[in-house]
Amino acid sequence: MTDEIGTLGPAGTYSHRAALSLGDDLRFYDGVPEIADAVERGDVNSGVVPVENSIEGSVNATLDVLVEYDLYIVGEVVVDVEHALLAHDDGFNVVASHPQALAQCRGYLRDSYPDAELRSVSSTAAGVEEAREDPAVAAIAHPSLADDTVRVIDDSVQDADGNSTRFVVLAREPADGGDKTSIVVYPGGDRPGLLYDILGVFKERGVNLTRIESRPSKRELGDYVFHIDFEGNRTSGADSHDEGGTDEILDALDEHVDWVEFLGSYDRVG
Ligand SMILES: O=C(O)C(=O)Cc1ccccc1
Repeated sequence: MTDEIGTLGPAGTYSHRAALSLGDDLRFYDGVPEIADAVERGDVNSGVVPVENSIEGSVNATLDVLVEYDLYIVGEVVVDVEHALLAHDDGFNVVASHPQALAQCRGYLRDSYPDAELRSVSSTAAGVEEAREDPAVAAIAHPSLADDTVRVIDDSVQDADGNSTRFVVLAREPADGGDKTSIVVYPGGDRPGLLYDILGVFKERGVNLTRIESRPSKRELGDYVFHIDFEGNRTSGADSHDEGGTDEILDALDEHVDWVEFLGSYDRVG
């Protein structure tokens, strides 16, 4: 069985930097669904994908993969993200990067390069490859990608200090446990007090939520799934069905919603 870790390529992406805290046997893919496919097929043992950023919020492609694939979160990695603007020189009129990176630098780009065309590409490092080939293109990426061809035109160009991204590690089987649990709930309709009932399950047990995010269910407008992260795991309490254990929380949520999907209990790695 392979020990390889799949992540977003080419070499030098922030996802690559996150994956290096797990190992250095890496395989690169062009996008989050491609990484999930590779994990599901068994081409790689695990996959590292970005899930949320402190400036720009959720990475929707990852939230969707968490619902659509039969995979588990087995770890998380938080990486500081400090972007540089890289180009041959200042004679560029296009800025290419991953859409999350362009969004994290939106204010800077509007103020400093209002006429530049913004081009979304599959990753920050893919943007640097374009910038290397074409002097009309600049990239937003980690400054370590500068070389003899593209230099750092400007550094720390993100719109807020303390920019960081949380990555999750995906695998075919759940981890043994960990301090945080992620689930997805699908209410299957709306009614007064629905969210109150869902949140009440956590409040009644004194369980701290660390995140709640809605995504369209893709069934119809106004129909949502909720991604919920909370402190605790399957073995909180003396056994998993003790008050506050994850299984007991999932059972209690089941009373209020159409379905609940357990995504994993895991620790921070790296
Ligand atoms: O394109 C990359 O380098 C990625 O890994 C995705 C990303 C983009 C911007 C911030 C964090 C992760």
